[in-house]
Amino acid sequence: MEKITDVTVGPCECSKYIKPKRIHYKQNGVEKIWDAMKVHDGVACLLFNTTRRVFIFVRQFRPAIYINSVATEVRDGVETVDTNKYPASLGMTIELCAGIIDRDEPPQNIAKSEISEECGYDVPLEHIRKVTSCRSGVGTAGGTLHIFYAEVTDEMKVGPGGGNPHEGEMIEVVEMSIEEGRKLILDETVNRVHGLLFALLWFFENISYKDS
Ligand SMILES: Nc1ncnc2c1ncn2[C@@H]1O[C@H](COP(=O)(O)OP(=O)(O)O[C@H]2O[C@H](CO)[C@@H](O)[C@H](O)[C@H]2O)[C@@H](O)[C@H]1O
Repeated sequence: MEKITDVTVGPCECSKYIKPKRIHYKQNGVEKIWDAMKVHDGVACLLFNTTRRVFIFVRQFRPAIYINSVATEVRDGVETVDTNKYPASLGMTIELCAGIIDRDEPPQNIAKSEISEECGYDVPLEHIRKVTSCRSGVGTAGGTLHIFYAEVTDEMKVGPGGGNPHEGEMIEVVEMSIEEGRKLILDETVNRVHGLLFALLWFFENISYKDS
């Protein structure tokens, strides 16, 4: 998964995922502009396997994280990244199982599909508990992220996970013990996003994991 080569960067003229906009407005009569993106809302789910008392996360290469971690250079008129100098590991993340809401279905149903696709668990809908919703990326993309928590068991494991092959997803399912999850909250050597940090803190505050 970590062999990333031939990285070039170009303009994003027409995307079904993000729509860059320049917003002009007046605030208390003062003219302002802001550059922002219209994005899909999303779901993310903290998964805890009660059979083996492990968290289930996903590890994947995130181009947006990679490109914000490297310097680019123009070669033959093309903006390029030297992948020998900047390894793919710079763009690898540990995340909650997550996905975008790109169809007209309740967020909980989308979470159920993502849990199946990315992690291989068939979780009954009623096991997927809403934690809260929050905003992501206030500066550039202000979408809503719906955060869930679900306890799964080994019996619910019906497939390998790994993401939807038709979408070219390459996702590694990562299991971590409770203590490893606790350490992950402040482990700056790993690329993590705030949803993961929040969900873990929520878990330690709200779930009686000591006797589960
Ligand atoms: N910007 C993009 N450019 C190109 N292809 C794209 C894309 N966004 C999605 N895709 C394509 O759509 C597929 C499905 O994406 P998912 O719904 O699984 O969301 P993802 O896990 O990427 O997280 C997403 O949703 C979660 C929850 O909102 C966010 O945290 C996370 O940033 C977001 O990528 C991806 O594999 C990819 O093929």
